[in-house]
Amino acid sequence: MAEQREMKEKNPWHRPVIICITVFIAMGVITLVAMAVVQNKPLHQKYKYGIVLDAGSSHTSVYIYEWPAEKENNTGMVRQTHACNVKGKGISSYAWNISYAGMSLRECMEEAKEKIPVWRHPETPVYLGATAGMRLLRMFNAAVSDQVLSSVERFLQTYPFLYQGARIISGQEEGAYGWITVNYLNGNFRKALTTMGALDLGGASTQITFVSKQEVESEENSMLFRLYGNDYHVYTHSFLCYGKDQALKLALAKQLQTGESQLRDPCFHPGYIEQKSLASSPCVPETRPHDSERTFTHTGTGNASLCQEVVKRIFNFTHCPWGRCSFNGVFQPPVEGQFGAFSAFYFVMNFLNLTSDSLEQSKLKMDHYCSTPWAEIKQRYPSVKQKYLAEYCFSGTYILTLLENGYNFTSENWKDIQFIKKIGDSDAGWTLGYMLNLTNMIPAEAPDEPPLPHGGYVAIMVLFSLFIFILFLLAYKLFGRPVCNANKQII
Ligand SMILES: Nc1ncnc2c1ncn2[C@@H]1O[C@H](COP(=O)(O)OP(=O)(O)O)[C@@H](O)[C@H]1O
Ligand SMILES: [Ca+2]
Repeated sequence: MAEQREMKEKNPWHRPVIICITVFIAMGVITLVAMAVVQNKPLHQKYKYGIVLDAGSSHTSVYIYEWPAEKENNTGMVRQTHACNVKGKGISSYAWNISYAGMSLRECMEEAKEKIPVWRHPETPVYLGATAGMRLLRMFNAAVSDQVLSSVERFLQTYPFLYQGARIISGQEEGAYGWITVNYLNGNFRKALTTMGALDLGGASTQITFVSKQEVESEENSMLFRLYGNDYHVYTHSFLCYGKDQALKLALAKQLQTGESQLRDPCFHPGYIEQKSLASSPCVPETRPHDSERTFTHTGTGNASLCQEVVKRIFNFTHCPWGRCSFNGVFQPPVEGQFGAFSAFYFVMNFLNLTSDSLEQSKLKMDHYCSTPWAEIKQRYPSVKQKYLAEYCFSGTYILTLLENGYNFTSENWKDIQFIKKIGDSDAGWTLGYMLNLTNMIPAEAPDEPPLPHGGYVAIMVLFSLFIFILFLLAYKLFGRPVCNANKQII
């Protein structure tokens, strides 16, 4: 017994003080590793900002984007933090009131000044891109469209941001940047996944953009992007005058061709009656000389199938100089894959509750909706803007016809169209893609990334430290006592 006690006292592992020291060392290792790892993380995320103004035909929106400063070239980092709708109409409507075009942006730009930290103002880029409304104005009167752009330019330059220009973007760019936006936000580039097509419906133009496995026969519809180490052969087309406001003008002009002053229109609700005039525009050229403002009485008859017949007449389906066409002699390969349909595609289909219906169900619902009396519609939706409300029957029918007869979607692939407004926090639209491109934020080649994300690295380090600590304990249990026993045998 006395020998045993002596042995225990000689073995240092049996001393409580040594056990305590071991435990403290192990805990110290764990704390040190954890602290070193946490300390390595950037102190706090510093954000950078960018502003893009979408000067559309119907109105202007100001978008603010932010991204972590040290992750500028990592794709998937940019997100929309704020959107502001400019009051009033689009900048092209200031053609005869030019000095106010810039001033109209004041409220939203003041908001941007408040939202972005002051110390970031001088390095925050501001871009203004104008779309189909300004394209039409330029066709109508190039000098006036230049003056409108100068007015907004002068105004934007009064702000402390880094002004990067105001220009009319091409239809091709509008389509391509919309496609970049939806695929960037869905993380498709980073993961080298198959991409999603983009369908954008505005007031004055509409865009279709998707990756096609088939050859794109016409050069003007073909674009090549190298993003994140992958090549994308993209088909894109923008139809000027086929946004929903200009398409309505085309449909009215077609029906007014007979020269009557009374128009009985199946695309408007029964009981709808308004005095209107149809001003000539580059989309609706004057059919008769000296007849620039045709006034007429517009009455609704509310019949969706007849409305579809009217809408079909604004497309030319017979002329096609290529292997295959969408309409108006424009080449289009067959649609393939998933599509995101945004902007007015979403507003209209969402209002009509058609975002998750089949093509057939949508047509049936449109029959019912269009034949509902105007008085009942107004009563049912008292808070909806009357201009939109009056036009949803036309707009819904136009969308179904454009997608089915124009782009050749079928009952089978209708489910591949997702009507979307936002992806995460960011609106689907061309603006984000535009900024990503101009700031070179999507690299052509994939940058090298650390093998582990930061969280995984911390977890592994802590687990390893724990593992070492447990090994210490085990070693004590296994080797502490056997040493005594061995000594006993020798004795
Ligand atoms: N809540 C809504 N309901 C229906 N249509 C809407 C709604 N909000 C916006 N719109 C329509 O969306 C379209 C937006 O087009 P816009 O971007 O201004 O033109 P473009 O892209 O052709 O230059 C317009 O036709 C506008 O009337
Ligand atoms: Ca638009």
